[in-house]
Amino acid sequence: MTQVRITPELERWIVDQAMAGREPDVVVRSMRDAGWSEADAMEAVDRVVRDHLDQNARETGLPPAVRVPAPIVANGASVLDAGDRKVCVLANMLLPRVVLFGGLLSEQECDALIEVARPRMSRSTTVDPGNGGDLVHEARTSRGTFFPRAFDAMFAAIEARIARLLEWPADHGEGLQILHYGPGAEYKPHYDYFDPALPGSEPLLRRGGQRVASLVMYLNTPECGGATTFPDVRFEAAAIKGNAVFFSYDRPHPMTRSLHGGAPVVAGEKWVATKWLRERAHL
Ligand SMILES: O=C(O)CCC(=O)C(=O)O
Ligand SMILES: [Fe+2]
Repeated sequence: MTQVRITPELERWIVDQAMAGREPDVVVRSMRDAGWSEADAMEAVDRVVRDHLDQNARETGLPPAVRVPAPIVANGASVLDAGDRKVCVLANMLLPRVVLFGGLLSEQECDALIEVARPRMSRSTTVDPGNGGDLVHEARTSRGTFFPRAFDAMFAAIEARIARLLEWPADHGEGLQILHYGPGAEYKPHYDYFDPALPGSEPLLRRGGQRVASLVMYLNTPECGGATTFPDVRFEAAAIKGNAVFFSYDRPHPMTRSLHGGAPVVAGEKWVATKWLRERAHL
């Protein structure tokens, strides 16, 4: 793609417009009125605003923002075509970026995932900050197991559905992790991204880059408790069989407000399947 030429004056003007809170499409319209083609104007606005934010991030010591899955559509369709299944959008939030999906998995898929996972469960671990290995930690009292991508035809179909729904390639993600929480078990609030400052993150980042989003799919409905909580905004997603909570984080930083946890199961049990999305192919 040839890059459009942007003069320093135009760059300043675009930044000023953005700082004044003008929506990008309004800025693009002004540029079109001044003789720009729509495509060139969009590219120019996108590039200038992105460069400006990156520059700001560097100056303040923030890691730069990256592209994340799931397009942001305000007041869009409530039912999305995910290929082999229609999925509902139940709630949509911008900061933190959270989308609650209804009916992502069928009842049969939920039951089958639990049965495949059941004989493979072991105590869940967290990432060892020193070397990136696994660590048993009191913050995480669930049991779990990891599956490779496309473990069987059902996994492959679910992964293809997620790729279509989130508009993110299926190989830009880890295999599914299935977790089981008994009564009282929880996963204390944490971030899913790898802390770039920790030496243990390096080997994990080399394979597929950062985690940029998480999709937690509920495989059963606990009798009481077990919601996924977002303490920064006091929001909780109820665990309902077949539904899922998606959240993204465009940089490994608390400003994404993506702090979240699995609240204690008060009565009954909780099963989830978590899909972590990566920046690049995770091979
Ligand atoms: O169980 C939940 O609700 C959250 C799970 C979670 O945070 C994770 O798997 O990283
Ligand atoms: Fe998490």
